[in-house]
Amino acid sequence: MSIKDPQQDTDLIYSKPQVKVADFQFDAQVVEVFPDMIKRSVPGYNTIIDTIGNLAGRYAKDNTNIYDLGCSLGAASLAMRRSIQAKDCKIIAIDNSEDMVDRCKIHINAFKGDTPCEVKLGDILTEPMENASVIVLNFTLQFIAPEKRAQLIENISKALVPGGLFILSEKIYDQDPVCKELLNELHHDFKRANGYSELEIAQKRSAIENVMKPDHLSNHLQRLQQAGFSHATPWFQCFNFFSLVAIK
Ligand SMILES: Nc1ncnc2c1ncn2[C@@H]1O[C@H](C[S@+](CC[C@H]([NH3+])C(=O)[O-])CC(=O)[O-])[C@@H](O)[C@H]1O
Ligand SMILES: O=C(O)C(=O)Cc1ccccc1
Repeated sequence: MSIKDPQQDTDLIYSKPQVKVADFQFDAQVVEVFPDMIKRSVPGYNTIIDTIGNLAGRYAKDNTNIYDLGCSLGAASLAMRRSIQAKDCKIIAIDNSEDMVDRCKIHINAFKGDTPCEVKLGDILTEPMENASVIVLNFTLQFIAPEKRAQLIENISKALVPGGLFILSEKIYDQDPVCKELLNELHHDFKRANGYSELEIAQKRSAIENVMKPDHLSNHLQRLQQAGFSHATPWFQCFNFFSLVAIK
């Protein structure tokens, strides 16, 4: 007999009507349901996590650091730790939500791995980064103030060793309003198919509109070029969610 409440880990945060929907925060309530929320909200999330693991296995170099910026519960760090064969690497997973970091430490410590992983409470805009062969920004840049994004990408570029890899995943907007609307509709259909109601979709949208500001794909590519990346290519897109790799 199972003693686990099957609803316990299900994202029901926006299932009841709220008089005023507060801005979205990565707090204790979100931590409880985060794996369910992200899987049901972000198309391709599991594929992206698996591919981050694969890429880290290919690009991690001996005696370097691997950064997971805005690590949430550590899914990308765990995938990377499973596949890294390089010697004397260290994974540094950073998040500025105390609730996320506390739970992330539990997740990371629940599995064994040869590569050490430090989980740090910190702001990725000010945490120092150096000697990195892989840096991951998996759906985090969209929560950073737009005017601070270029500096962060430049810091990432500077922290990478030559040939180092940057993985950036984001929600994006299409520049063509008709295409933007279509991708948005397809994303909402994805959420409906995953059991979210119209109310949940609408309330979540108002909760994130002030805190999550996606860019156009061209903004991302331009920033990377400006920051000195020699190569960059999107490797994944499903509706308005995409992931790219850039090589220093
Ligand atoms: N300035 C900041 N400094 C540090 N962390 C920050 C900052 N701003 C936001 N965060 C953190 O960035 C994370 C974004 S979630 C990333 C998913 C994860 N990467 C995953 O692969 O599962 C994306 C999503 O939920 O859509 C949250 O945990 C924030 O606390
Ligand atoms: O839920 C959404 O509509 C999103 O766009 C993605 C998302 C996923 C998890 C937290 C915040 C936003």
